[in-house]
Amino acid sequence: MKEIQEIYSPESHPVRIMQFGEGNFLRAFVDYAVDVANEENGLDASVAIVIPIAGERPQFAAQKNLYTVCLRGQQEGAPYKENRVVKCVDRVLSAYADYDAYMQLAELASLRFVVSNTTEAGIVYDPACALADKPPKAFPAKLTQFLYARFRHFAGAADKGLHMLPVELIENNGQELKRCVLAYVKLWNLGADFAAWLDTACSFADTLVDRIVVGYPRAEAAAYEEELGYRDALLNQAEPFSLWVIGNPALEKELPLASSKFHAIFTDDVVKYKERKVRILNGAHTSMVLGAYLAGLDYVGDCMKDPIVRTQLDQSVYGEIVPTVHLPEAESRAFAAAVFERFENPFVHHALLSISLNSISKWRARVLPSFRDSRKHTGRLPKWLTYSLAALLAFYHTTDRGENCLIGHRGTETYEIHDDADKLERLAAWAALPAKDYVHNALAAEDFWGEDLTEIDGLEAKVLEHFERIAAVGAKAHIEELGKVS
Ligand SMILES: NC(=O)c1ccc[n+]([C@@H]2O[C@H](COP(=O)([O-])OP(=O)(O)OC[C@H]3O[C@@H](n4cnc5c(N)ncnc54)[C@H](O)[C@@H]3O)[C@@H](O)[C@H]2O)c1
Ligand SMILES: O=P(O)(O)OC[C@@H](O)[C@@H](O)[C@H](O)[C@H](O)CO
Repeated sequence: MKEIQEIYSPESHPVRIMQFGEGNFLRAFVDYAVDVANEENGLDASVAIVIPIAGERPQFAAQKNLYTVCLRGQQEGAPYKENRVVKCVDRVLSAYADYDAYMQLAELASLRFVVSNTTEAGIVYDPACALADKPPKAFPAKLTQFLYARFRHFAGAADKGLHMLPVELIENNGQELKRCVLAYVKLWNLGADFAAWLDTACSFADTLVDRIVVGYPRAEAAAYEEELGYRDALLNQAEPFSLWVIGNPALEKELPLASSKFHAIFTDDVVKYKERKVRILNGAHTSMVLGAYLAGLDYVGDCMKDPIVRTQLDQSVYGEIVPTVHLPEAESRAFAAAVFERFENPFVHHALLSISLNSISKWRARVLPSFRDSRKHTGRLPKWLTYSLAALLAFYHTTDRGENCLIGHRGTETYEIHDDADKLERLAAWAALPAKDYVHNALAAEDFWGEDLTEIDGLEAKVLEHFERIAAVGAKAHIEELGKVS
């Protein structure tokens, strides 16, 4: 069988976008959108990808930076299938191994946009980073160093500023990135002229992204290759649904991304889209998957078909999450129904274990705000969101350490638990204590949740009750019995 690069060739466009992150999501979302916009809207842009972390590098060069995005699912009530060879990636550089070549991108006159997806861990201020580092460790420090090099190279020209479009799923991602960049300007004494250039020639937009991307379809790879007629080690599977909300309407003309295949909205009001999506879609994932995994399920699609877990999902999303979203209830309910349809997509197998990654910060960002608002509105602890915290603690409950992870147990099987190393270390130590101390210590850890959860009236006792019930009867039986309690 032929290789993808023997059949297709990259397109040639000016490099207008630098992208921090080579991961599945950006490649099936941003690069896909750029590729379509080149075709449909005459965008005429290619992307230089920068790998932001040290370590292994996927084999982009061997494939001439070509890869296939396979979209499978329903769209407007009908089955949808698309195989698109993305041809707009011009080069892939490591910020570490190719430092000089990467920094030379700062001198490219055509460059206009910086996209980033460095996970929730990426947008942080680390004062240990220095301007002379090659490169500094933290992403905002890398970006500041890069922008400063550009500012100097073009002598502060107003038309050589860059527009930052971070897609990390944290609140106010653009403003948070700018805050970190300005902190480095101060730390490194980069001067008032540079700070003014960042303010006037550059921009930092808050953005929200939405598309379920599962990456390389390992189990079905052979069938895909058979269908495509070539081999592609970077094959990337995702759903057809797409939404990129960009909080700077002024950029729409220069970045015409909305197309027949990709949904982009430029607006001043990202917040309403973000709250709806993060609370309902991501909140449903995070509050469901850990308990569902312990209940013996492996994929989101399995949860949708399982009447017991499905009852949880229906009751928690419509009863506890939707009423907290600051939109007309009918609108939020319609969004939730659409999300359920996406979860039911039989072609995209979204593994619960992949969603479980970093669940502590996810529960804090994606579930706790709904928990808090639901409690405020109803005056009581929301049944399922409270249970979901116990399910999280049950999923993380182990004293076994693996390589950069903990090892959990599901019956006779084992699974890997990935989260911040220091959080895992403390949880493993607490797991050796009686259940009430494990639960107490975890809830009291302010750095996990941003507050001491033991101070919430009745929460600790209720979480302990769920936790002990999961241990006694199993997650499945407990979810079933909870479904019957009003
Ligand atoms: N997969 C999806 O459906 C989806 C949808 C919307 C948003 N996202 C977001 O995208 C992120 C990545 O998902 P993915 O599916 O591309 O995963 P992936 O494993 O394919 O890629 C991870 C990416 O994050 C970068 N990265 C990891 N740790 C980093 C760090 N400490 N600092 C800087 N960069 C770091 C890697 O270089 C890589 O580009 C997730 O955290 C998620 O918030 C994913
Ligand atoms: O990608 P993560 O690990 O941040 O979260 C897992 C899922 O909730 C997430 O990928 C959603 O599928 C995505 O946010 C949909 O747009």
